[in-house]
Amino acid sequence: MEIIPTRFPGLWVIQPKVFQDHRGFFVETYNQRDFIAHGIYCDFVQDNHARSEQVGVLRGLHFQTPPAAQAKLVRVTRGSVYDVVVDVRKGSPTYGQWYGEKLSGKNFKQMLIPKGFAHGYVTLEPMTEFQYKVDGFYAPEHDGGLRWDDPDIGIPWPVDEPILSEKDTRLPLMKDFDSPFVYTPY
Ligand SMILES: Cc1cn([C@H]2C[C@H](O)[C@@H](COP(=O)(O)OP(=O)(O)O[C@H]3O[C@@H](C)C(=O)[C@@H](O)[C@H]3O)O2)c(=O)[nH]c1=O
Repeated sequence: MEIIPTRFPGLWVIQPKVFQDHRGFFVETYNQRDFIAHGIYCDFVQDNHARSEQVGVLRGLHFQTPPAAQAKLVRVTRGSVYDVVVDVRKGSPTYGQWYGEKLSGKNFKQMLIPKGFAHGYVTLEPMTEFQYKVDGFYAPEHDGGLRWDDPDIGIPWPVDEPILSEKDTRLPLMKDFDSPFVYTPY
């Protein structure tokens, strides 16, 4: 698998090697040894799977606050999404900036999102299946997030009127948010 750095410290794009044959394909979706070779240490404790039935379902921008912060290894196993993260680590050279990638069941691409990033995605196809590993347990009392359409972040989502959860319509804007995350250089 290729583990590709981004200009955001701690954020990686993963491109697994896909073995195709007459039966279908085989792919390693996570390999701890390859991660450690790149200095990436994650102790994943929970796997999540979300199906979004319609095009234009937008989930985000989410994080869990310390001490329940989570790193996430995200991928799509069917359909496709535009996946976006926003760096909310105080003192980070890329604080407040966003990064996006198309993830799909066809391109097998993944993102390794470190603690201190808000994360969200919008579906580009019906019946999209989104699967991810996290290195911290679900802790709803530490639920946090930012508004998907915050003008100060300025994410060019490919939909104008997404389908949102009620919770996601009430998230704060970056300007009203005092981040509890602090950047520690890698
Ligand atoms: C995230 C999560 C939710 N749930 C439950 C709570 C709720 O009743 C139901 C749906 O939860 P949500 O509306 O928060 O699901 P969703 O909007 O899909 O939340 C997810 O969005 C993406 C963008 C992320 O980055 C994830 O970390 C997570 O925040 O599932 C768990 O039991 N465990 C979990 O780990």
